[in-house]
Amino acid sequence: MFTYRIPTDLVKSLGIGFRVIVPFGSKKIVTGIVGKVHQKPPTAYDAKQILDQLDNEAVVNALQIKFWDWMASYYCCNLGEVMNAALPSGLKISSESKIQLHPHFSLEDPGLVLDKRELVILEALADKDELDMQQCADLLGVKSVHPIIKSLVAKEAVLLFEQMKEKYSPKKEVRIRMCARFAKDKKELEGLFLELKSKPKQEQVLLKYLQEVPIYQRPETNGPGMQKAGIKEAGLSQSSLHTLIKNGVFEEFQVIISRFEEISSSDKEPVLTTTQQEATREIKHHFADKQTVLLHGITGSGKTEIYVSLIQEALASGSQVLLLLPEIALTTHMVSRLLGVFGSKMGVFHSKYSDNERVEVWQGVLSGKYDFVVGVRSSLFLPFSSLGLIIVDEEHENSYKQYDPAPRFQARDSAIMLAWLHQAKVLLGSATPSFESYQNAILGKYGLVQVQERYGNAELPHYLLANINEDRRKNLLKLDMTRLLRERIQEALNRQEQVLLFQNRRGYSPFLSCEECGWTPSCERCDVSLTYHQYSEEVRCHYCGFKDQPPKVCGACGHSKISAVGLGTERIEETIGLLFPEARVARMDLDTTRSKYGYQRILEEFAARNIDILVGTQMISKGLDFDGVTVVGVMDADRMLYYPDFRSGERAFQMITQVAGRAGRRDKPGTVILQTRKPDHSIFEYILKGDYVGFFRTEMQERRRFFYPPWVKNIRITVKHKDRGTAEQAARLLVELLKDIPVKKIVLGPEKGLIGRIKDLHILEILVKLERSSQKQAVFKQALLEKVLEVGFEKPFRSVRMIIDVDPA
Ligand SMILES: Nc1ncnc2c1ncn2[C@@H]1O[C@H](COP(=O)(O)OP(=O)(O)OP(=O)(O)O)[C@@H](O)[C@H]1O
Ligand SMILES: [Zn+2]
Repeated sequence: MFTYRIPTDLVKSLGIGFRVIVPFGSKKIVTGIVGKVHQKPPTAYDAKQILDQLDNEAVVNALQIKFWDWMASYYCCNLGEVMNAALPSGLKISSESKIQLHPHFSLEDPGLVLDKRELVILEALADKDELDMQQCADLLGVKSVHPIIKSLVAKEAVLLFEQMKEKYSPKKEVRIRMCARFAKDKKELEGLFLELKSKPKQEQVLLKYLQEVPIYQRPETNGPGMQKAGIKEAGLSQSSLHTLIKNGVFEEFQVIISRFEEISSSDKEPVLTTTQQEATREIKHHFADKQTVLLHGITGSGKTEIYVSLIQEALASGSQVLLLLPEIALTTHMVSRLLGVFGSKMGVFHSKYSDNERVEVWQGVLSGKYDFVVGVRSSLFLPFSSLGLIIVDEEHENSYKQYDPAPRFQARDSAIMLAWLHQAKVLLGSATPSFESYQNAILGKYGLVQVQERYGNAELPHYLLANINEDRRKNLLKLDMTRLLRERIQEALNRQEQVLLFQNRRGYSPFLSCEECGWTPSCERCDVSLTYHQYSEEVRCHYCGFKDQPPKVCGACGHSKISAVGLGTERIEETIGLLFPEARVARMDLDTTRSKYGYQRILEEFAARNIDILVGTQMISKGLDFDGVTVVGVMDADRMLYYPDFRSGERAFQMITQVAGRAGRRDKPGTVILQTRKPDHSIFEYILKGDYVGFFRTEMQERRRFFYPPWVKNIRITVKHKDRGTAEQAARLLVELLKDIPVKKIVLGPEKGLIGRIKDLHILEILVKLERSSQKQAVFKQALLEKVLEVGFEKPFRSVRMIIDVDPA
């Protein structure tokens, strides 16, 4: 947060939430938001002047600023970082900005008044496509171009963007309308009909047009006309249409349409089952005296329908609604179901959207076009003014936590804060709630509503354990598949049902290893072994993106037999091809879904039954709802259990239950085969019985004993430096300073991070455990920030990075 002087000419017009352009550093200009107007000059520096104001109204409302403030202080970051995450860059002008012509812009627009300099820019844009700030300055021979750019933006003549991917490429639609000669004169039109008597195909086109566009009753409808494709869709002759266009009856034109298709809501009102009705009633009952309710509904219980009815009710009462979904769930059937009900009233805020698409949703919320938004965690930052309900679906998902960059916020927790600011309600939904939320429910902080029944009498799948070691001993293991799993897959294929195979590791195999000495190729910049990707014939570092050709000989002993060890999705896909040559196999992981619609395409193919077996990472564990899946195989259930993290049990339970929940969602029962080397592990008892509560209780006892969340609050401080010794010294100094803070706590570390080095930076971690009192936490965080600064001031530690992560995932 920085203080600037308000120039006298802006004193009257400027207010909180307005965007301003300010100098920053020696040469840069950036966009800022007015957070506070006060009289206190800063002591550490001379306040510079605000250069200009960008809007005549606030783009950010007071509630948003309060929310940002809370986020900055809770997650120990600065307000600027929150603002950067919150504002789409299309709303910011900085020295890095570029401009392009606004797609709606036309020089012929009679209402447009342009000055000379503006014209220069627009003409340059007509043949250059884009200009950066420096180019604009050169063209005009002036130093500061922002007033001109600002005016052009205000006149909707240009658009701002920062990176190529954000450049706005408008979606166009071809339409037709009747030429004025016929549209304005009934006589001419009657004449036309007579003429077309002998040309029935053309006549049909004309009739279709008049049916769609009733120009007799409402002449104004001819302006927008109809979609050209509508003629073809009606089964009418394209060539007749073209003849009519050639003969001057119709004209063709293009319009820019919103990139969010105008989907009209079908009138599919949810008809809740008795169980769902009961759950809805209970939720509302709890809302009477609790802000937050946890809906614990098993997989396939129809949580979506419950959401729909609550959303409708909230919207009807005039408030705004936000539904948060984990990243990947945004393209599933759930969104299409919601679009079916809410149509174009609903905004979708996708993380793969370009910045300009985000601006469109932002503006839609401001203008009241979207009272209801479905979106990923960053949709919390949209300019809502009167939220009544926030729903967090799959609330246990750890992708709700942002790792990098700051603000490192947990969207579920932040949603609860946002709702509190709006005096809104929060519904958390999950089949496998996070322990945090479940504990809050048990303690009575949240209302708790359970749905234990699948929709439509579908049953929960049946689990079977397949013992990998035993099969190996008996020589029954084929290419990492137990006999049980192979048989069940074969049976499903015979019945023409579908199979999901889950392995939470992409690539071909985790690593290559020398058969002689055990050497494995590792990343030069990170302390991790490289993952082998067979398809692209390379080894890759999943931490820094480093790629290389697979080594031909061992880097240690020179031996030339190097083999792939372990299982990745790519290798499983290959195995399936060998074992079930007749089956149609596809793979869904980060590597096959990088493109914007990659994920959706695979799901569509799967839904259309063009895929028999889908192999995938956790991407296949969420929200998928297909009738054909009767067998789910978990290739290596142990892998998740032995991850060195106190949450590994909770995660494994969630992941297995969720992926299992994709099976048997209709009339055909489902089977889940868990391949394991440790069939006696206690977690399987709970999973097999679907006993979430039992598992929760045992795990929570353990966590209490070892002071783990949710009994305590964790803050992790990561210290990074390219020199290991420097990182260590800085971390040790910080630990000493932290011990002085007069708040009860446990400080652990510094310890080498789980991965000791990433991108040439050595990583040390300090873990602080605090009591759950929010007041004490606030005191500690304040002091922590000061101590971090203190360490950073020490000369040898100037270039040490210290990253604070509150409630790390
Ligand atoms: N009242 C209802 N009327 C018609 N169909 C319903 C109803 N309730 C649920 N369904 C259908 O049952 C299926 C499961 O519902 P849904 O996907 O909402 O479950 P869920 O609780 O979100 O499950 P999961 O946690 O596994 O994602 C969907 O195909 C849904 O359309
Ligand atoms: Zn690396």
